[in-house]
Amino acid sequence: MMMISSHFRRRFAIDTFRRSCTVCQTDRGRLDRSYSNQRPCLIDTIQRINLSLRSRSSIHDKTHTTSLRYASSNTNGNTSTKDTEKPIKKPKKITTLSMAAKKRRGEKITMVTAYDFPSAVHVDRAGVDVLLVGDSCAMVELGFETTQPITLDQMIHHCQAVKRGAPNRPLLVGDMPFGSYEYKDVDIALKNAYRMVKEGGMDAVKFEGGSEARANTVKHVVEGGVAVLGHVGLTPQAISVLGGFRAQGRTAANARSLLDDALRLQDAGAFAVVLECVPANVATAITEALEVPTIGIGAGGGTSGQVLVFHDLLGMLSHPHHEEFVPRFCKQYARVGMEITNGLAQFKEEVESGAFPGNDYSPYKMSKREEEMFNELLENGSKDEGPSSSSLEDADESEQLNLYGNNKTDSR
Ligand SMILES: Nc1nc(=O)c2c([nH]1)NC[C@@H]1CN(c3ccc(C(=O)N[C@@H](CCC(=O)O)C(=O)O)cc3)CN21
Ligand SMILES: CC(C)C(=O)C(=O)O
Repeated sequence: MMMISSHFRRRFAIDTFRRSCTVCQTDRGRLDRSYSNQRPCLIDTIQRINLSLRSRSSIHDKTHTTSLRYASSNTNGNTSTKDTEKPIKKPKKITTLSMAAKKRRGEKITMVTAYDFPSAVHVDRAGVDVLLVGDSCAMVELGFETTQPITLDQMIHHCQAVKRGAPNRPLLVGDMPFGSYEYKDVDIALKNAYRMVKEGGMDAVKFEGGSEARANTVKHVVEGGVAVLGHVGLTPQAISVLGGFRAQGRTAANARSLLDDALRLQDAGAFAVVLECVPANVATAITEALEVPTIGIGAGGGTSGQVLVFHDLLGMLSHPHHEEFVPRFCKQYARVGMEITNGLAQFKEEVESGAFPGNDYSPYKMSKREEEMFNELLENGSKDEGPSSSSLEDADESEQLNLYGNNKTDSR
């Protein structure tokens, strides 16, 4: 057990290095050779990697690891020889200021809601500007019927995973959950916002609503040093007041009051405002009236940017439980749910038929000699002397070498 877990840790170190250094051909080459020959021993390889890592400057360590994501997204995966010679610069962090600049330049802002490590890695790699850890997590990830039940602790747990997946480039915004910021005592909101930043690793927080009281809270939190994203229109946390997930601002008076809400949030210091489920003309008018950017969801094309939920835009929610929650404004850019269903069905079928794992996926072999000795042991019972300690070590090492490698080319 100990051996396996330390093996996994070591393997993880290699894996990270391999991923982070696809630009650095020399070291990658060394690793590839050691894999294809299955010699020299893995530990030797790791020691060489550690030495080589230690001898690099911290700038290399930081820039190299993080920039690779961007090497792939910004250059369509083509790393030229030139790229291999100098470390690529650390990707530039998206900030509240760069978002404002985008609006001024007429460039659209992209935002995706995601809740965990692997999705955050994907969103980061795609070069999306803002990653929202939305409280829609309650519905999409945890299976609740509304966003209301999720707690601050649960939100922070998801924020931490997202932060690990996208630590550098996208602006990370954490949704303040229902019940964590609505009180007259605005210090409660500020304290909870600090938790999202300190514990969750978020760059900013999002509050729903644009009343005077809410704007007062936003002002207090911004003064406390936490950037705030506003959110008006359909504010799902208020579902029991709104009577359902319904579009907002569909009468002239309601649309006017949405504009007032958005202006209030801007005056309170919000760096941008989400407009959810409002008619396109209303969203356009609000966007033109505000200096700060607007991010639309179900609000037409006139906003400064667009946000969709990761699972929605990738068509991951073909599961019947989710289907009832997929709103009409959602375009599906992939059919991941179908792929998941098909993959699982095939796995089940192949296990039941015996086709999996077969020879191809049973990679761990004994040498002929060990096999013969083992068969003898089986025949003679267990009273014989076991193998010598040196042959045990050999076996351990060869097991480690075989666990991931064999002679297969690593396709990652
Ligand atoms: N998966 C998911 N995606 C989301 O975008 C999302 C969530 N969950 N959960 C939190 C909120 C809730 N959202 C929703 C949920 C449902 C509708 C919806 O059913 N809208 C109706 C409009 C009803 C009307 O006419 O007013 C629709 O038909 O699209 C809209 C937004 C957006 N958010
Ligand atoms: C839909 C977006 C704006 C959101 O609030 C969420 O994902 O929770």
